[in-house]
Amino acid sequence: MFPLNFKDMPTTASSLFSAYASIAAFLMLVRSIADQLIPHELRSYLYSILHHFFYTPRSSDMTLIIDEKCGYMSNQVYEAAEVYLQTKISESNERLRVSKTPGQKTLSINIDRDQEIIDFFDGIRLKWCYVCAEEKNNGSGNDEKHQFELTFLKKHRAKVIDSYLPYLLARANAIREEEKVLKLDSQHSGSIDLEHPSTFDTLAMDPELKRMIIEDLDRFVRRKEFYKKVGKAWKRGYLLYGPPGTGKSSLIAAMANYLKFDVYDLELTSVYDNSELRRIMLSTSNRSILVIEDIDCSVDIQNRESEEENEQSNTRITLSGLLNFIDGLWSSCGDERIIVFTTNNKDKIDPALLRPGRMDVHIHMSYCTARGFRVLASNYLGIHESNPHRLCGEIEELIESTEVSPAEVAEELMKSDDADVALEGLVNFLERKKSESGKMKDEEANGIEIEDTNEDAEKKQA
Ligand SMILES: Nc1ncnc2c1ncn2[C@@H]1O[C@H](COP(=O)(O)OP(=O)(O)OP(=O)(O)O)[C@@H](O)[C@H]1O
Ligand SMILES: [Mg+2]
Repeated sequence: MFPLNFKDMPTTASSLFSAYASIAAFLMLVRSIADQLIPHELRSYLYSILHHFFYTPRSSDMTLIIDEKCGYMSNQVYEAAEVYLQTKISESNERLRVSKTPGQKTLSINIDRDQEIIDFFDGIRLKWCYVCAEEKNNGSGNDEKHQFELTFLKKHRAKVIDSYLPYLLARANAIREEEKVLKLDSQHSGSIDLEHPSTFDTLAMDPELKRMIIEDLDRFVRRKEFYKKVGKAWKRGYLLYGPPGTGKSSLIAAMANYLKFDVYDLELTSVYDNSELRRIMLSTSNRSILVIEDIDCSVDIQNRESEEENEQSNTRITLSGLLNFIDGLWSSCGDERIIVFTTNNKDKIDPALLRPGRMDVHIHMSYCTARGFRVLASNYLGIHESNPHRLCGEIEELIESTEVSPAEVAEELMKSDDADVALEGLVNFLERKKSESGKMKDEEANGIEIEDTNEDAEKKQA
């Protein structure tokens, strides 16, 4: 655009052209005189100023760059844009990326690199572009860097940042809720969809205990404001303990399915050092359950001296390092986080983990009880309490006096579709088991302990 003032000039095409020609001729004359009279350095300096003044396009647009990652953490604006823009794809987009994971109900369709999407918000025109660039990483090879560029008129900057982006985040959340597929992540397999069918209905455990866990989860999710008010990170820790096959992993899946939270399965034994642990943990998202199974076997916590050494060299993860990280940075940089530790042996785990305020809820998963058996009989054979099978009474008595896990009972029940055959098999199995072990049933009561420091704080607040 030529910024001279043509206001007073005649407006026919030929007069415009002749005006332009005479200005150009005049500029050329000025330039040749300047070439002769002005020293070279000063000349190029003056030209650069003139060039800047007359030829640099004065853009009225501005662009926001939305990177996929903020350091190690994912960028929520980027993730929201990915979800939101799927709903804005138009016929003008000629290259699209299509994917579908096994549990996903519908196809995911995203724009390919350098494709643009136009969106409108309150009369503002917004142009989105998806950009990929290769980036050198300090190890081997190149990483792909993904980002969205959002371009709009500069004058709308405040509105875009204060209203459009929050709207984008909220819309993306709503879309995700509609078609939520829970994710199961682990540091090796990446992210896979969680399709564990376990729910609180199919879990064989004491109904009272089940109710208490559901209430605890509900209360946790409801209390955003409360956590903020008392200055606590919005997280909750559960310790599940009990013998193998009693449903600890199934309970975690039931919790995830109930809350619609993603599950992040952290295998400590294969995490190389504290910095890798940090990277993995910071990449977990809000509304997720971080699971560390078999905590007693995962970290060598017996030798405190070596732990100190390790901490100094920072080469191996330590339980105290892990716990401090969970209490500190990890929980303060996210919301609605649940962490679950499991163990087969509560006595073997480090007292640091049991310290009050660390794991808020301790849940004992016990051997199968009569009530647990009723749930399993209903799940596997469709036998309901209102219409029990003739063998149910005998089985319940045997179960109450034998240490048998729900997993073992479930396995027997799966052996036949015919209830008579399956239940007779179960009776034989229980009798065999009882005579083999001769052990008494687990003395410890099936139970839940809630070490709720927040509860007290809440009472005080009230
Ligand atoms: N309480 C239960 N209710 C319903 N099914 C159960 C229960 N416990 C175990 N099962 C059945 O047994 C299988 C194994 O259970 P699960 O993996 O949950 O046990 P676990 O306590 O995590 O065992 P481990 O200590 O070996 O990890 C489950 O897939 C499920 O089918
Ligand atoms: Mg398990």
